[in-house]
Order: sequence, then structure tokens, then C-alpha cells
Amino acid sequence: MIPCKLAFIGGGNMARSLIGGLIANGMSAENIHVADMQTATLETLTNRYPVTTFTSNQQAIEGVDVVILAVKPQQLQDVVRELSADWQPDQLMISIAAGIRIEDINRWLGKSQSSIVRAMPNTPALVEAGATALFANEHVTHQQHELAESILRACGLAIWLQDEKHMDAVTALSGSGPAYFFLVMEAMEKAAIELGLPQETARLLCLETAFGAAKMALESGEPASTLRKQVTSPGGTTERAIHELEDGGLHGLFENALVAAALRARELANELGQDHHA
Ligand SMILES: NC(=O)C1=CN([C@@H]2O[C@H](COP(=O)(O)OP(=O)(O)OC[C@H]3O[C@@H](n4cnc5c(N)ncnc54)[C@H](O)[C@@H]3O)[C@@H](O)[C@H]2O)C=CC1
Ligand SMILES: O=C(O)[C@@H]1CCC=N1
Repeated sequence: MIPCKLAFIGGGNMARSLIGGLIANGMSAENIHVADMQTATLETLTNRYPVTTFTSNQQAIEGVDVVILAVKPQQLQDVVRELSADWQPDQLMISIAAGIRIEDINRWLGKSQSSIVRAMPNTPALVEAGATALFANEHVTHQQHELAESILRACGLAIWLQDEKHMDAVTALSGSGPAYFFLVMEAMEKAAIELGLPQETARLLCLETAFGAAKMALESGEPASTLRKQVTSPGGTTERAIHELEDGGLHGLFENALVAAALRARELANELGQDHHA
């Protein structure tokens, strides 16, 4: 049980994943408000979960303990400014927007001592297998700290960062990370079909292999490199495949990909952290 009322501002992909994880973990849908200007988005949600929906952001935050900002970074400034007039000093704001820094959110909110947490979750939260990193500003109370952690922990792993600057690397790794693994799955499945496997056979074997590899890496505690070597028989099939991947520059590609994602998070902060007047 998570002992609070919470409001999502923005009811899109990431909000849906978090709501799914929270409800699967016993949070009462009655205690979840969701605001979105798209009524179709709200309908998709209420078809699945009996949450309370709003087209007004101000009405959605009335009487809640925690507000999760789940709009795109480009919408964040307007949304925070809009909430400012009705913001209560004991409310906790959690922003999941990529890039945007707490100091900017705090300035847009315009209050002196607001409790703000930045969180970077990921979409597997929907199946309670998410991974979230959190960072709190100095006004977050012990109780709010616990509350933020319990909300995100309901959706999977939740870990606190000591320094907000690490959030961009987290965004590049675990925030965007599910997409990299999905892309690898797409590529492996396609290659297996080209080798002659029926599509459903390729899909199932690929997904169970990905799941099994992650489960084994988590449960064994062994480094991925050790587990990889256990699969790679000298002179065998895996060795040939790994040779192709390494020759093709896999390590460099991932390095470039994560650097590009982290840089984009910094760009978003610099582009969107400037004040504009709504
Ligand atoms: N999708 C992902 O895997 C992850 C996304 N995030 C962050 O989560 C945030 C949301 O991303 P998604 O859910 O993917 O986007 P999305 O586009 O699916 O959802 C955003 C929702 O906000 C609504 N919205 C736009 N302006 C609004 C306003 N003024 N008031 C109320 N609602 C409004 C839109 O109608 C939309 O339904 C972003 O800031 C993103 O950086 C963070 C981690 C992972
Ligand atoms: O692509 C994005 O910008 C968001 C942030 C992390 C995952 N999706």
C-alpha cells in the first residue's frame, strides 16, 4: 500500500506504465488523479484502470500529496507555471522529464522552499520491472523521501543519486535503455526469420533468451563478461557471432549512442531551462 493521493499531469506512455505498476502493487486507483488535455488519452486509461481523470491540471492537484509531472520536457515550463498559483507548501512535485533541472522547475514554480524530486523511470514499470533513479532537493522531507521511493519502488528498482548531474547518464542508460534492447530484439528476430525460422518461433525464442539472460545476470551476480564467456565455446558458433559484432564496432556504437542521449538531455535542459512567458 502506498499511503498517499497522487496526481499525474500528462497521461501518456510513461504515466500509463507507472499507473499500471502502482495498481498492480496494490495502490488504489481511487487515489490516482490523471490530467491530460487529450480526452482520448484519458479514455484509454479509464478503460483499463478506474483512475479519476481531469482536463484541468489545477483541479487534478487539489488535495493530493504528490504530483508527478509526466508531460514532455517542452511542455514542462508552462505546466509548472500553471500549477504555481494553487501549489501547497506540503505537496511533493516529482518530475520525470528528461533533462530539465530542479533549479529551473523550482524557479518556474516560484515558491521559496518547494519539495521537488527528479526521477528517471522507464517503461517496464508497467510490468513492475522498471528501473528508476531519483534525486531530491534539500526541501524534501524524510517522509516525502520515503513516499517518492515507495511510489517508484512499486514499479521496480528505485535508487537515489547523490548528484543531480548523473541524471543525464541515467537517462541515456536506463531511461532510454528499453528501446535499445527492443531494437536488438527486432534485429535478432529479423535475422532469425531470414535464416528460415517461422516468425512466431523466432519471436518467442528471442524474447525468452533476452529475459533469461537478464534474469541470469541479475540472479547469479556474475559480471556479464563471465556469463558471455560461459556461452562462448572456443572454436564454436558464439565465437563466430561475437567476432562479427565486435568487428562491426558494437562497443563503439553503444558508447556513441549513450553519449548522444546524455548530450541530448543536457541540450534539452539548456534549451528549455530558459524562461519564457506563457
Ligand atoms: N517514454 C519513456 O520511456 C520515458 C519518458 N520519460 C519522460 O516522461 C515524460 C512523458 O513522456 P511520454 O509519456 O513518453 O510522453 P507522451 O507524449 O506519451 O505523454 C505526454 C502526455 O502529456 C499530455 N500533455 C501535453 N501537454 C499537457 C498539458 N499542458 N497538460 C496536461 N497534459 C499535457 C499529452 O497529451 C500526452 O498524453 C517526458 O518528459 C519524458 O522525458 C522518462 C522516462 C522514460
Ligand atoms: O526519449 C526520451 O526523451 C524519453 C526520456 C527517456 C526515455 N524516453
